[in-house]
Amino acid sequence: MLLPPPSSAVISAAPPIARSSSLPCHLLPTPQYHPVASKCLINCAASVTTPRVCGLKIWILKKLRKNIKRHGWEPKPRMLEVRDSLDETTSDSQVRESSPPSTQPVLQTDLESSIESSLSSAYGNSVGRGSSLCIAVIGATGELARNKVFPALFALYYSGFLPENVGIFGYSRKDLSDEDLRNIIAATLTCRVDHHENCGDKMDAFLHRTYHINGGFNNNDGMRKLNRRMEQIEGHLEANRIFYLSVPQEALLDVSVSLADNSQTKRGWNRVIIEKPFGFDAFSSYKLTQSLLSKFQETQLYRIDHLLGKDLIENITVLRFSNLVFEPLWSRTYIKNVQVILSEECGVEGQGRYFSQYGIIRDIVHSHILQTIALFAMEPPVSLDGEDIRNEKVKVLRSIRKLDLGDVVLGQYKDSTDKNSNFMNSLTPTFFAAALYIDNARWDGVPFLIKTGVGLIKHRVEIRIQFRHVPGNLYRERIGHNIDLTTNELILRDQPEEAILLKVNNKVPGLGLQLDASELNLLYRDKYNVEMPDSYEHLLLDVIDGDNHLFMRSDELEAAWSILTPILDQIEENKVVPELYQIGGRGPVGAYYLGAKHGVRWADD
Ligand SMILES: NC(=O)C1=CN([C@@H]2O[C@H](COP(=O)(O)OP(=O)(O)OC[C@H]3O[C@@H](n4cnc5c(N)ncnc54)[C@H](OP(=O)(O)O)[C@@H]3O)[C@@H](O)[C@H]2O)C=CC1
Ligand SMILES: O=C1O[C@H](COP(=O)(O)O)[C@@H](O)[C@H](O)[C@H]1O
Repeated sequence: MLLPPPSSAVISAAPPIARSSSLPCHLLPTPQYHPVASKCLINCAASVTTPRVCGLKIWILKKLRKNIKRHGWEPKPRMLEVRDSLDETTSDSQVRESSPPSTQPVLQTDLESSIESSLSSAYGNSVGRGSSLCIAVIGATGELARNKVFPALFALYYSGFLPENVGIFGYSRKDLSDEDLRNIIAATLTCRVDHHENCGDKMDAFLHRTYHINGGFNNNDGMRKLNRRMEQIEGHLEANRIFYLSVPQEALLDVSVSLADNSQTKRGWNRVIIEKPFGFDAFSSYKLTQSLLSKFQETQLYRIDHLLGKDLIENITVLRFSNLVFEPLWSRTYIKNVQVILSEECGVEGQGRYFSQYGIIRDIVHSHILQTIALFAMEPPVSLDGEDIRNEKVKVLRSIRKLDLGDVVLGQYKDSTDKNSNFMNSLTPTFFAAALYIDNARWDGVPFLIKTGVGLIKHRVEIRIQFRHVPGNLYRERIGHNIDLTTNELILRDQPEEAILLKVNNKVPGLGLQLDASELNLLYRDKYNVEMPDSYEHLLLDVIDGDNHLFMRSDELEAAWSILTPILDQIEENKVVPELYQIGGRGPVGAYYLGAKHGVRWADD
């Protein structure tokens, strides 16, 4: 379906959202325990005023259990031990679990005094008690690094999830001293309010282990420098390294090749975190992947999409595979449709450069929504091992039917106050809705309706599963005309507040027999009185653990592009004009027609 030319049709007349910061909402420091949260309150209106509390304790316990199982260590404070990884490292002397205590780090004579002094105090009594972990944030002066990556690393350190002998390195082309970098990142570090003991001391200790590397304009030289400084930290210890590539896409290849050649350790594993977007289309992504795979093993690569680090995502599999009551219903036999919704109130200010080139399909659908569907729809994996889960996800992605342009709705918000968004003179979509079908035995004929957009009325992130009607329902005469109102529905929600809801029909108390459609609510706020870890924390910890199930493997990446590239090409060839919608509204009316076409009533906003 070719969409009509831009119209000014407005469904809701909600007032425009006031915005003051140039940072995109998700890069603002996590609200609630940081003074800068007020910025986000202005930016994101109601979404961040909702307290974000949920299962941190459970999460910690889960990690604890997993770690004890995997590594045999306890996390507070923990010494990282190295898993036996056959294909993950360039190591010529593989590091084994339970390695004997190592020797004291040897400091080279040309060490800068700042490192020497921080090393001796940072290592303290723990010298030689295990393998070291160096984490390098490449692009340390960027927005993402400052606002999300360093704070997440500190939160892990603060909660005892990093080994004692960890070294944090910021790498950029700027001429900064260690102290300069410490001052920059200190501004965004926060402590959890639910266990804020010794916050200042821990912050000092963390900053003390943080160093800046001025990579200069030749990344080969820069990476050699990084390698030397990491070796100074590591001494003769067994050493593991994580490189977080938080650099613009155009720098990604040069940086990764340089690091592959010059700064991998040979005495432990090396893992590389790559930020999205993972290419621009199937071809560019393929080329990028080939280049990466010529330098790294597949198992070294962690393609990060922070939205996948939310509890909602882990809960898809937990709910399904740890409860008898859901898995038997998880198929076309009982499920009528599935809706995956990710709408944001914020516009795209502050990420104009990135967004105007990529648009919402590449930004959100390619990774986040397709991964959500893959995890939701996959067959039970052999185990919770990352590769077993990835094996199942990729089958789902390969089974998704070619998208029809008639089953796609594009939108673009209009906001006369947003001077920064250069996408407004382009056809870049800020809203996307589509109907997907998975052509396999489990899901044949079940529409998966997806809807995602920015500048909408409400921040909403949820998966809604609508079940079929009860056959031969004995109560049909008491249900009334609108049978949809009594549809059983399971809702897995991240925003506006974390919850699992199940809509059931029950009897209204009292005489007579009247049915009521009610909700069984699990509100995390009521059940778990703990603070929510940021999703970057969750995913960084997974990388440290070598758990890759939430990171796309190259074949998944390819399959996801195979779904989207043809439709992206058609949109471009046909110059499909997005339907305009008012900022703060409900999005294009076309999405409602799309729902109706596939027999789906979108849940109310
Ligand atoms: N910000 C966002 O909203 C999101 C960002 N991402 C991705 O994260 C990555 C980083 O984003 P963001 O922090 O916003 O970007 P910024 O432009 O704010 O920061 C980029 C960083 O990369 C460094 N850098 C730039 N070019 C090179 C180079 N050739 N070699 C080495 N370092 C270089 C810069 O260092 P220097 O000080 O030397 O200039 C700077 O520290 C990008 O890939 C982006 O696509 C993904 C999702 C959301
Ligand atoms: O990755 C991205 O996510 C943010 C939304 O993140 P959240 O943590 O605030 O839910 C989105 O705004 C951005 O466009 C996208 O790149």
